[in-house]
Amino acid sequence: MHIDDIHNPVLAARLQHRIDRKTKPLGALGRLETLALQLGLILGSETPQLREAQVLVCAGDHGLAARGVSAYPSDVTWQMVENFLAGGAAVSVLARQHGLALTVVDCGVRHDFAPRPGLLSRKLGPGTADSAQGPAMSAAQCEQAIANGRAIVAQLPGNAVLLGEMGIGNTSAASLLLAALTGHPLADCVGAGTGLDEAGMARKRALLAQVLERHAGARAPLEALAAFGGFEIATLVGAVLQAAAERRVIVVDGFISSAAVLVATRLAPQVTQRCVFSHRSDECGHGLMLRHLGPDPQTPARALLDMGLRLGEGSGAVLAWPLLQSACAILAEMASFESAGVSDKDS
Ligand SMILES: O=C(O)c1ccc[n+]([C@@H]2O[C@H](COP(=O)([O-])O)[C@@H](O)[C@H]2O)c1
Ligand SMILES: Cc1cc2nc[nH]c2cc1C
Repeated sequence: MHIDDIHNPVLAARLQHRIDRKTKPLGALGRLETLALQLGLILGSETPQLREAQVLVCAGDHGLAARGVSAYPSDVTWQMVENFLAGGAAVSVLARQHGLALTVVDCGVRHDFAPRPGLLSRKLGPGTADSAQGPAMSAAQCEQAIANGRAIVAQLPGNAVLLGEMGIGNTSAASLLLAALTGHPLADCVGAGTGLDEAGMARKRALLAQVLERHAGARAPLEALAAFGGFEIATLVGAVLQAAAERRVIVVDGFISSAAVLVATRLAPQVTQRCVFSHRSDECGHGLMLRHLGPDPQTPARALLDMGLRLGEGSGAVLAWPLLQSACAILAEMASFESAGVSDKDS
């Protein structure tokens, strides 16, 4: 799939000049400056404006979860979807705080939700199949989930999406995708998820090693995605691809959302140019994942925040949102040495 290169050297030079002429020592706004440059390039403007940003939380259940790979039971997935919609989850509170619209997508949760505003149903089944026994989803389901993610984003207003997920067991799927697509040893890709103890971690590692081995032939991006799941990750892959194709700003949450970006970059490498990685998750493997998500193979992606978060559901993306707003405000409103009559260092 082709997604164009957003790097425009003329605009990049203009943006850098604009940033450098602001009333501050050169480079003194640190990574806010890099962020401003990136947002300017994505939105194609020296004064980019974020409009009608949308939080999209994709939810799905995982067959593998029945094998004890999570500290919490699968029912938490549907219960948390109810909590998102009732406004009581972390992401609900933070989205409300920042005035961001929140949409939850049922990509395949084992529960019948009453239809209501803020909930989209794109159910592909009552959760993925157990990847220890066969592929988590069929190739057709995988394709459908990606198409769903694309169609959902295509219908959203605005020019920025903040992507999160919910799915008990989905750190297992994300770890398997990381190992399968990068070739890193599985042990470096597996973490405690919702908080497994040492015995739980030993069980998770042993099981995931078997699952990885069982699907040893699935190393191409779509094959790996179908083998390991889940429906919510595949839907996010579609969301990322569509948002990138439309040059929306993509604010990526934690480990699982990043796994969706990893799959998407294997289909269209320029995707990462549009991605802002909101935070470095405490989940073991996220640092490694970020190394594969930089703007080019030599440069690792750097997340904005490092606060020990490991929640998912888009909470980290929403927490980082004011930094993106600040980067745009600096470009638009901060005075330059010339406009404010401040002496520069060489004058
Ligand atoms: O995004 C992260 O970095 C992250 C790290 C650990 C856990 N989670 C959340 O916890 C759930 C997955 O954890 P687990 O242990 O059930 O695989 C799922 O609902 C995720 O949203 C999320
Ligand atoms: C309570 C709870 C909330 C979550 N939000 C995202 N993943 C989650 C996992 C659990 C267990």
